[in-house]
Amino acid sequence: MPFAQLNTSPARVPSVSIKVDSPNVAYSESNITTDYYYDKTVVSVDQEGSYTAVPKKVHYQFSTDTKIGKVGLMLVGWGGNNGSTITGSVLANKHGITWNTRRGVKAPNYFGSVMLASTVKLGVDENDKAIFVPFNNLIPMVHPNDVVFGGWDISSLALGDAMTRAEVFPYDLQRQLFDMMQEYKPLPSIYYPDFIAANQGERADNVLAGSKQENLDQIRADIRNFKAQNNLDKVIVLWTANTERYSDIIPGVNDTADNLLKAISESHSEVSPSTVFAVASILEGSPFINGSPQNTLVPGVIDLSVKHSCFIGGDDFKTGQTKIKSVLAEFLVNAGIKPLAITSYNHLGNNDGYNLSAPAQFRSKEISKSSVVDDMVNANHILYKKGEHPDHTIVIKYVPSVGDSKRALDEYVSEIFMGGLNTISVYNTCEDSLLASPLILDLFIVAELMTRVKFRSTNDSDAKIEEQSWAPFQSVLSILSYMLKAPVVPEGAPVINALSQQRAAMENIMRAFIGLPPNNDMLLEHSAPHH
Ligand SMILES: NC(=O)c1ccc[n+]([C@@H]2O[C@H](COP(=O)([O-])OP(=O)(O)OC[C@H]3O[C@@H](n4cnc5c(N)ncnc54)[C@H](O)[C@@H]3O)[C@@H](O)[C@H]2O)c1
Ligand SMILES: O=P([O-])([O-])O[C@@H]1[C@@H](O)[C@H](O)[C@@H](O)[C@H](O)[C@@H]1O
Repeated sequence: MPFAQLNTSPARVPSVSIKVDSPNVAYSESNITTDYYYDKTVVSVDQEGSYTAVPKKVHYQFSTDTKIGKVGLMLVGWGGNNGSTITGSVLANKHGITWNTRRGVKAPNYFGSVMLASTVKLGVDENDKAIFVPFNNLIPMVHPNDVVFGGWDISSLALGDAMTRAEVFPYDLQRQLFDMMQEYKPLPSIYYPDFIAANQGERADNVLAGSKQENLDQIRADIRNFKAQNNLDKVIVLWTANTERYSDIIPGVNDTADNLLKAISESHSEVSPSTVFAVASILEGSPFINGSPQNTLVPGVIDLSVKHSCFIGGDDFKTGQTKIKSVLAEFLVNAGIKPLAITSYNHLGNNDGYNLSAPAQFRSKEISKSSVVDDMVNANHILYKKGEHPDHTIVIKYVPSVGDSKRALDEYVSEIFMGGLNTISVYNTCEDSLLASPLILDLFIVAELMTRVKFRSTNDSDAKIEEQSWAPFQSVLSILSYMLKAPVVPEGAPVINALSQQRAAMENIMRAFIGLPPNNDMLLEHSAPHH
């Protein structure tokens, strides 16, 4: 029986060119500059508890450099399941590598990436029919096929061997990728045993010696060398290494940038490898993103990122069980249904699960997985009294024989109309690394875009915006929230976990960069009579 003809999806989805025809949008050889009027509603409450809502417009100007340049992505934990999987996936896409399976010939794609495999409604045609375009066509964004990969791992395995160890890809794909992947060798990394499970010690044969200051200096040199050797215009560093235990926040140690730098110079025991990587990245002007749940971004890191105007983002890729939760909880609460108990259990058999089998590392994950319903619950004071929240239980077990194929079971018990109860059970099997890897791309793509955007604004209708100075976005990139379980946001900003709101924020901010109003779902052109 001949193999089924290849159902190739192109390794690179054809892109469309978008030009906004508006007096508020100016295109130059290298920039898109827009005048944007941001609508907000300011609400006040009087003594009698009456609300007054006042619509306001805030004038912004955005300027986006459309020249992307040559970009590098350095992964911490490069030899892990996610690191080896994303590297192999990009090589397969870039080289159009197909592979045979028992279900026919498969072609590479970027499914699971919002930027690369989802669309946005650009607008409507003359008949009011919606027009959808690829998300990453809204504004120039780096494409993973053009990215230079590098990184570090405490394990010395080259990426071909790491791919074999990960057991994520089917054999026929591994076979074709192996030699290319074997060319990639992770740089030696920082290993402080106290921060990850003791069971990870058996793979730690590629570690830096020396003091924490010497480690910091070495990682900084690695970033500089990688940038120079590959003739890069910018480098982004992303942590996809093991989950660490939480660091204690200690005044005088990691509460400010200066104290943190001093603590590193003194090799303070409470400074984690991931925090050293974050500091090194910031000092080299490279955005740093934390794909794991630990509190890498201690106050000293945030302070340093602000001082250096260098982007940071985190925490913890939002991939399967938690992503579904951020949809279901929003659906239930916004439907006026009251979740009483959310019980999330999963087991998995990869090295992540092995590391998480240790209590301190599990605790980091439990924290990031538990906070995801807080915004929705706190927003509905009809269902929940102040401080009231659903029982929320997280269980993670290590079962080696299932490997990367995580099994997640969730139960949502909710109070419904007239004292009724509703139970929703979800069973979700997923190849953990195939869910997480596309998110690494989205985090990287959006962070890179933000490095090319500056803005200025004026609240006061009399002030001239031209008199305001241009500035980059806040260094803590909350626009990355959609991809993260426990979004770190600028001081004073709300944490949003509801997936639809997170996606709308990303979409509408990028629409603002090209001078388009936010998308809404009013469809007035279909419900209000035409004149
Ligand atoms: N679905 C997912 O896979 C998913 C979802 C959310 C979060 N995460 C998080 O992403 C991270 C990676 O997941 P994974 O499945 O690839 O795990 P993994 O264990 O396969 O890979 C982690 C890699 O990091 C390396 N490492 C550990 N400490 C290091 C250090 N200090 N410097 C450099 N390398 C170091 C390990 O040797 C290993 O190769 C974990 O923290 C995990 O919790 C994964
Ligand atoms: O994203 P999600 O599926 O809710 O959470 C997952 C956990 O359930 C899993 O145990 C862990 O190994 C992964 O790193 C990931 O964090």
